[in-house]
Amino acid sequence: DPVQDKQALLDFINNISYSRSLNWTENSNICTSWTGVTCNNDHTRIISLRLPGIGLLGTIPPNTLSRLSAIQTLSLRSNAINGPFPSDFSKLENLTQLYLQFNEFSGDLPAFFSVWKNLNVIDLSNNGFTGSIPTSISNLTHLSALSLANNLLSGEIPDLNVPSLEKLDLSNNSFTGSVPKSLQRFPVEAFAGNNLSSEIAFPPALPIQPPNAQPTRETTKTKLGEPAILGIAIGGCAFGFVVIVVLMVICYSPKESEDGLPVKSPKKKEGSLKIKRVPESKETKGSVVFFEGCNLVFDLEDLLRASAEVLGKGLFGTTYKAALEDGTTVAVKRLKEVSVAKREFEQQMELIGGIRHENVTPLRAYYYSKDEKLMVYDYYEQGCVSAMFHGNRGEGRNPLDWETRLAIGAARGIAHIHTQSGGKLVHGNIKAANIFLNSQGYGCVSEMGLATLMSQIPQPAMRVAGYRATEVTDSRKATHASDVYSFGVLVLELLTGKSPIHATGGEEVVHLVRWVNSVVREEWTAEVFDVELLRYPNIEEELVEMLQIGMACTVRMPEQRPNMPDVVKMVEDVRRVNQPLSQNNSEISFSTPTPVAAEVGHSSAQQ
Ligand SMILES: Nc1ncnc2c1ncn2[C@@H]1O[C@H](COP(=O)(O)OP(=O)(O)OP(=O)(O)O)[C@@H](O)[C@H]1O
Repeated sequence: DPVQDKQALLDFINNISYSRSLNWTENSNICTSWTGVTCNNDHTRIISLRLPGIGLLGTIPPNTLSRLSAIQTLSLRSNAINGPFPSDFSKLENLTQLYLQFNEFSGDLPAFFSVWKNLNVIDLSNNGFTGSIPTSISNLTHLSALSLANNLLSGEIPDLNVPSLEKLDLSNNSFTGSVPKSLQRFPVEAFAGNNLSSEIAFPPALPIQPPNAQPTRETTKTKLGEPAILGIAIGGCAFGFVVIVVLMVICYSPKESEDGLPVKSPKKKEGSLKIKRVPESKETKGSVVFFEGCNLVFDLEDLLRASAEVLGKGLFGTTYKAALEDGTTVAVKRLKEVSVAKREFEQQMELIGGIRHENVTPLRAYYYSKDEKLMVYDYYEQGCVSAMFHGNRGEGRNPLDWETRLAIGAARGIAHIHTQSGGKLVHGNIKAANIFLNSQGYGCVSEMGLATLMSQIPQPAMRVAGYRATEVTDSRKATHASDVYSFGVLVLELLTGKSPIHATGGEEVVHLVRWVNSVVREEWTAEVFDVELLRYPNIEEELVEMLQIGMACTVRMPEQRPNMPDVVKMVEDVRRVNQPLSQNNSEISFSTPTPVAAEVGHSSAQQ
């Protein structure tokens, strides 16, 4: 451990208040376990500290962070730090990136910029800095991005001759005079919202926008409605009296040319997120809320800068894969049609986010504003079980092992969910697309408890509708018993290799549960199994046991279905009894009907 750096951080954190819990304990290893801290390769110094959005409040205690003399990246974004710019930061001579935006700093900008010879990115936007821009910024020969937007800066903009500068944002201050020649290569938006003279010789091709022109909410809505746009809209967070609060709307549109991106990311990639800022009112104000145990360090700015990819659209919204700049990838679900009030939404998020179980996908953070509701999950590289299902076939796999572990995990996860909120929490949307595999290959259920937040839920696609118990006519009224039914359908899907509702060659629509029951009733049980599974020896008993579980869970009468803890025991027993599995690939034959029809006859009769 870098002992002195560790002490500097402890002195810092013990002398400032903060609201989000941090795992910084004296006995733990600072380089491997402290949130937001990165050390150099030999763990002798801290080179990066990132504490965005952890609710830091007050002034930075002097002689604390300034002792981290090897630090290169310092991010204290989106907190509520106030007071003047810390003068002792002049000792941080190795700084390359400084992010202090969305705080409540006030007073003059430091005059000592020249000490940071390697400084590449400065973002001091959205604070309350006053005074003028120090000319020492001109000495920063590596500077590529500078944002001082949304402050109270005034005076003339100095002729900053910094050829390396690629991104500049000085908008929404009180600068006067004209834009100096050296900066006229930047778009007009970089200077919008100031009192600058209008005789600026911007290249004629640039769209001239009147100062203070901000997109209206109507504009935003129209844009989001356009088919070309794939976007996440995120409201900005800010604290304190400096009323420079933004709602950030991220849009991706290849045709769009406006870009509110303040700094960093000088190179635009296809598919990267673009940010639009619109003034935020009390109503639209929102902030990212993180849950305990979240070791991810990101804030809105990170999300906004992330390159995003649409993973798919579901009943409750669209899910994006967002690659953050620090290499972390998260899945961001943008909810639509949320009808409940903020308080109720937050309560449900707190309930869901508080669940920590190895078979339940953890909700890492959420965001609520009037216009946008987002949920942030870990990203599963392998995709959901539904996507994996076909990829997992063929030679060389352990027959049924995959299916069984998946089912055991999913059952345990659902059973755990059913114990939450005094036994009132229901998953409500069990299906293969909402199940992932955890690191041990066991099922992990995701996206619980969303239906109750929605004003209306569109009819599920036919394929998905087959998971829904017949007694559930409104998805918002799902029950423990209907979760059991959906789980049963999942089991049948795994065993048969068929979708819950599918069309046959003759385009006849087949309901999986009914089909399985009819085949079993006709004593052709072997016919239901996926031919892929039938290639393996010695698993028929296990297959049949699993089939019985699937059928028991999907009986028509909800009160006759087993409860989830019982289902867990049943699925676990299948594996226990039949261990170990043979890896032999010889053919097996079900030439005669198995006794399963008699054993499960009771269930099938009800379908
Ligand atoms: N955390 C995640 N990691 C990786 N892929 C994910 C993650 N969350 C969702 N996906 C995938 O993104 C796609 C879209 O997911 P989404 O949840 O929006 O829709 P859905 O699951 O099909 O429907 P619903 O809204 O009813 O849950 C699905 O293929 C899903 O498996």
